Amino acid sequence: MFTIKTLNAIAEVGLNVFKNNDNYTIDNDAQAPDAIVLRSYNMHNMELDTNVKAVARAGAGVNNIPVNEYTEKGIVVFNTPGANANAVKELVLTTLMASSRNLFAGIQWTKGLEGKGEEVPKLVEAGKKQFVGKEIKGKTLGIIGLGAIGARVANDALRLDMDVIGYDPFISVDIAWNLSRNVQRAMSLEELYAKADYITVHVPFTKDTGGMFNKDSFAIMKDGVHILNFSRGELVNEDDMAEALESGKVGKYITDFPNEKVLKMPNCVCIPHLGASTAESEENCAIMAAHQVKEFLETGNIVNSVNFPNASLPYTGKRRVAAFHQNVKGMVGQITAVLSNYDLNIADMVNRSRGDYAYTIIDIDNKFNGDLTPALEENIGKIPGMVNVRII
Ligand SMILES: NC(=O)c1ccc[n+]([C@@H]2O[C@H](COP(=O)([O-])OP(=O)(O)OC[C@H]3O[C@@H](n4cnc5c(N)ncnc54)[C@H](O)[C@@H]3O)[C@@H](O)[C@H]2O)c1
Ligand SMILES: O=C(O)[C@H](O)COP(=O)(O)O
Repeated sequence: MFTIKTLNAIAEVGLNVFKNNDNYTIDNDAQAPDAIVLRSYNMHNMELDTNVKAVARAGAGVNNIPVNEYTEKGIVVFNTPGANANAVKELVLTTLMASSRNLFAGIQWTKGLEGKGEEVPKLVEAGKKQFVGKEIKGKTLGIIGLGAIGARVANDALRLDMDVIGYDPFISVDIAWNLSRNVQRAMSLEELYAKADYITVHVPFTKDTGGMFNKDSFAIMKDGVHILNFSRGELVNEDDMAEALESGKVGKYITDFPNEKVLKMPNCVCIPHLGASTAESEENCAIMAAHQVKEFLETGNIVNSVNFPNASLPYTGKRRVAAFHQNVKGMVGQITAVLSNYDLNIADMVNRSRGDYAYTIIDIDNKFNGDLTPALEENIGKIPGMVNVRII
């Protein structure tokens, strides 16, 4: 039996992966669940029971999860790459066009005419000149981060007759294959900043990207540039942004991450973190997260982890060792030595590393009684450098 705890509302269709299976209970009050599924809930400073084996983020960003701490404890962290990318792309393009046409300010102003009676049509015609906008056709869109979201935005912005320049020094081969060859490649952020009329950012929040929008980067940008931030608020130095908006250096700031300071900024379009909030995206993320957790709990196979190496062996029902350990020499040999001490033969195995850690799955040929499990877990667990081990 496995217990799943959720920390945010997770789409029912995803929860049904567990609810329709007798081996699972969903208990949001559980103190010692086997796995946790969440969206943006902040897990920093949350005490986790040692029984927790997996944490699945139904979404992309994992900065709400203390990933490094969990790695050291041997807790696998998943996310759901690309599952909400279309939803974000649609909102980026919607707000890019809407803000370029001053639509949000115009709608708000018009609403303020309520009560003016028959004067309204005349006031509308007289007032509309203050909201004259700009067309995006022929303008340059700079995209920082050409991952699941950025690449989709790039391809569709070209279809809207924009020129597109992208910057991503770590672009994946899969994405590169799917990116239109009409997307220009910026060799540096400075090049992108200097050329773009609109900039949209689609990178994770890390120590390298935090505060990347600041007075120095604004200084290189075109006057009146529009900046769209559907990634994380922390990418922007807010004091510098407030100043750049006041002076008109930045024409508009469209953000999915408002706070008190941001709400006070002029020419700022504040959205209540709606990027991934569509029924389709919530379902995609929930289904993907649930399947990844189920696969890991039942077979030890790892797909789409952000901290463990991905590693899978077709599950044949044979007894299996799933061991997470330091990436040092001799680990596999020591695990197999324990198995031979118990006269157990290996049927299949896989070993994958990622940075300082590695993950080994070994299928055991012999049938054995469950009584052997504690001894195997204890003896493999004692190997120096072993983080945790499960006999499945
Ligand atoms: N607003 C929302 O609701 C919402 C929804 C989904 C994702 N997000 C945010 O958007 C981010 C991106 O999501 P995604 O699904 O496209 O992720 P992704 O992992 O598919 O893409 C991220 C891209 O950024 C690139 N990158 C990393 N560091 C970079 C750097 N320093 N400079 C340039 N490129 C860099 C990577 O190479 C990768 O291609 C997430 O990390 C999350 O913070 C927000
Ligand atoms: O990183 C993400 O996937 C987004 O920020 C979506 O967050 P949400 O699931 O809380 O809407």
